[in-house]
Amino acid sequence: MSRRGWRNLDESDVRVRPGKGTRPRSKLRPSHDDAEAAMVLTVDRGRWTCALGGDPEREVTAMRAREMGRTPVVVGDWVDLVGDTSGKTDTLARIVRVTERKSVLRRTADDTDPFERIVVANADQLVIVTALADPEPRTGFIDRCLVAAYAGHLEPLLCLTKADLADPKELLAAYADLDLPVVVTRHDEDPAELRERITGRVSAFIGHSGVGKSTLVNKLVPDANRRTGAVSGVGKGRHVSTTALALPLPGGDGWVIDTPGVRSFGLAHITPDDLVLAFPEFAEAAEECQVNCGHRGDPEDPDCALDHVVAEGVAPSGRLESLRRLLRSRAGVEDTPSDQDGTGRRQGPS
Ligand SMILES: Nc1nc2c(ncn2[C@@H]2O[C@H](COP(=O)(O)OP(=O)(O)OP(=O)(O)O)[C@@H](O)[C@H]2O)c(=O)[nH]1
Ligand SMILES: [Zn+2]
Repeated sequence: MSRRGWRNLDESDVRVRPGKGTRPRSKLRPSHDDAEAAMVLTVDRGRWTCALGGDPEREVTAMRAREMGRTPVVVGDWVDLVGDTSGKTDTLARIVRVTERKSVLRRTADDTDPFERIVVANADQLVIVTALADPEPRTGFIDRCLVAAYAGHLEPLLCLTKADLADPKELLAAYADLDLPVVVTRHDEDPAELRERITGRVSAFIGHSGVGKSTLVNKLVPDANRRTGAVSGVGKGRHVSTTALALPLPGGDGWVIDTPGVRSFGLAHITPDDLVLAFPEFAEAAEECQVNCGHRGDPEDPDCALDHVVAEGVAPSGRLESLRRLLRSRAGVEDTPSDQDGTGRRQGPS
């Protein structure tokens, strides 16, 4: 990743202001040695629901400590909590720190919010849920998910649903050169392979409305519906917030993070070099390119050194073509309005 890239991963570098008034002058900030680590499960109107020690049975509601200012705290973040961490009704702990993130999934700015934001932190993988039919698969959406995953340091996993309606062969051909793990599911079969791939890991699930994401999540997390209601505090109604929601897998063996509100990804901050780094066989050659090479080859970047890698037989041409298709999807237009409609006007969970 480029110089800019890694720095961007962490939006939480709080500027420490000297304490005013009654705060101790000897320290800029209290050290909170007694703080307890917790994972953020969901966020709703200034309240963060956290799992103490990552234990889904020990839920605590917290607010952001004043000293944190407006430091972003997102689902999947590991935070330090102080104050009342009993988790009893009407108690509130305070978040005093956010641990450095190992991965980030960003969404773009939208009409109501002009800033690009991180929606999920620390997910190990991004499960891109796409139906093989009804609705028709869109490679443009998959490609943009892949770019977001590679650049944000999540491993992508393509999950093709509704295999009872169409054959995955054609779609798989488009991704054959990416070394992309794929699972194929259908509602009348147990998603055993998917379950195996998400066990022990934190997996963010993304997909257009109607692709069968909730059907899957309900199979993987048997009490997903109950948790959805409980966490958002709307009783048996659906989770109304636009934030992601972390659901524990049975036995505490991993997490599914459902991302209901993500319409499109923030790719604007990603440089071509960020993406090339996710393709190790091309990373070295990219350093021989001109500083602002977009690595797209002819005609845009005719002197791109990535072509040498293929010419020398180090990597197959299909691999470079796949990388270049992703580079174009990064550089290309944002999702069109009709595409956005398909991705999720719905604000509920899945
Ligand atoms: N034929 C077929 N239909 C499926 C399959 N999985 C889900 N469906 C149907 O597809 C529709 C959408 O499924 P959901 O699980 O609600 O999809 P979702 O992606 O969560 O969509 P939203 O709830 O709109 O976000 C439902 O009518 C399901 O019954 C499948 O494997 N095969
Ligand atoms: Zn190049």
